[in-house]
Amino acid sequence: MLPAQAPGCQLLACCKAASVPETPWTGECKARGVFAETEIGRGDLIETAHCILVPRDEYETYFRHTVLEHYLFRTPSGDHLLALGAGSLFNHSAQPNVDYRVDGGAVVVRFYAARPVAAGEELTIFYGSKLWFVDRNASDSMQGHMDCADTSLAAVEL
Ligand SMILES: C[S@@+](CC[C@H](N)C(=O)[O-])C[C@H]1O[C@@H](n2cnc3c(N)ncnc32)[C@H](O)[C@@H]1O
Repeated sequence: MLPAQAPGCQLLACCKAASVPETPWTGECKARGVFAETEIGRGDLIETAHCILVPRDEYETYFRHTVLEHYLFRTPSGDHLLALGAGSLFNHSAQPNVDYRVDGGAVVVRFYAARPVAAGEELTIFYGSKLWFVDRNASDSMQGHMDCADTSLAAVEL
């Protein structure tokens, strides 16, 4: 039988079905989120998400016109990364408790706790100031259009 996790790897978070309503204005069939399984210290590495590299030309021709646009992280070189596993399931908050770094060379996105997090808390990242959905955590969010170049995770460059 395979071990649940690799030796030396501490599991801090897992993705699970979140108790949030569906978001019909985005066409999501199931609204999921990432939640802390345990207390997490500020600066702790929560997740290293391995990714599929989407070259710039494929992004421009295909991906940016699809729902995957909302799941892509832009690299400094203009390529994009599609995070696998929990890396694609962090929801947005204007007061996020998770910071992230896109590493195009290693083809990973690393997620770090921006502050101490309690067990059970939802782990959120900041998508940017222009949102294409109504932020369920805020009343003053802006709504953009899906085909606007800076309304996606891809617009976030840290
Ligand atoms: C990267 S996905 C996050 C995972 C997504 N909840 C899922 O289950 O696939 C981005 C999408 O999640 C939804 N989302 C993320 N943060 C949200 C928020 N604060 N309020 C409402 N919907 C949110 C939006 O539909 C957005 O297009």
